Amino acid sequence: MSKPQTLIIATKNPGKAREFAEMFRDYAIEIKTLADFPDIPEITENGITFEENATTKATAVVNATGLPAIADDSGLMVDALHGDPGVLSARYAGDHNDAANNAKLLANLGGVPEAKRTATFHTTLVALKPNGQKLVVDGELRGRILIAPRGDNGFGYDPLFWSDQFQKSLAQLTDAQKNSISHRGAALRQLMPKFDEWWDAQ
Ligand SMILES: O=P(O)(O)OP(=O)(O)OP(=O)(O)OC[C@H]1O[C@@H](n2cnc3c(O)ncnc32)[C@H](O)[C@@H]1O
Ligand SMILES: [Mg+2]
Repeated sequence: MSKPQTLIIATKNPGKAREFAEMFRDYAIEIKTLADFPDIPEITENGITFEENATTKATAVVNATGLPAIADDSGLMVDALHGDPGVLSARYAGDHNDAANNAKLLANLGGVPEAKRTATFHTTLVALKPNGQKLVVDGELRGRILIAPRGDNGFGYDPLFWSDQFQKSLAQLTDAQKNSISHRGAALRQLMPKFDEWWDAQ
């Protein structure tokens, strides 16, 4: 049996889409995203867990297209903020605006010393086929929140997230470097060994 010809990454976030494309580069799979399906209506992410939201996104896309899809729901959990912004990371400052979200995060961490600025990036991926078969995997990355942004790559909170391993912010890494340590990369590495069996199963 062959791999899927077309797999939809159920995201509107071009930064995520680029990271998925890099991870699937050596696979004989055509990768599409929601940008290729402008008629699919806005998907409401009102779940209280990452898995709920990822399932909502994957289900909406599979139902609309009849094609297999992978959805990513992810977020940043800051220890000093009791896990905020968490599942609400995209809309922390109201609407989906990276600069405003980062400004709010810095303000809420005002006065918190470096050693206490620890945080976790989390991703839950849901892979769903039209026949209902579903895979769920997670990935996480630990790091620290900087006191000012550094770097121009990536998206979201990347300029504020310090990697001890690279001694750089995630926004100072290439896509390949970020994927090698990131929550999304870790989740994809969990997914890949199960991927062929998931596709081939009837
Ligand atoms: O729902 P889709 O369309 O996939 O795109 P999104 O940007 O809305 O994504 P989420 O709903 O999963 O929200 C997660 C938010 O968490 C942040 N985030 C997630 N992964 C990140 C990463 O790798 N680097 C920086 N910020 C990230 C970023 O602000 C995202 O907007
Ligand atoms: Mg979203």
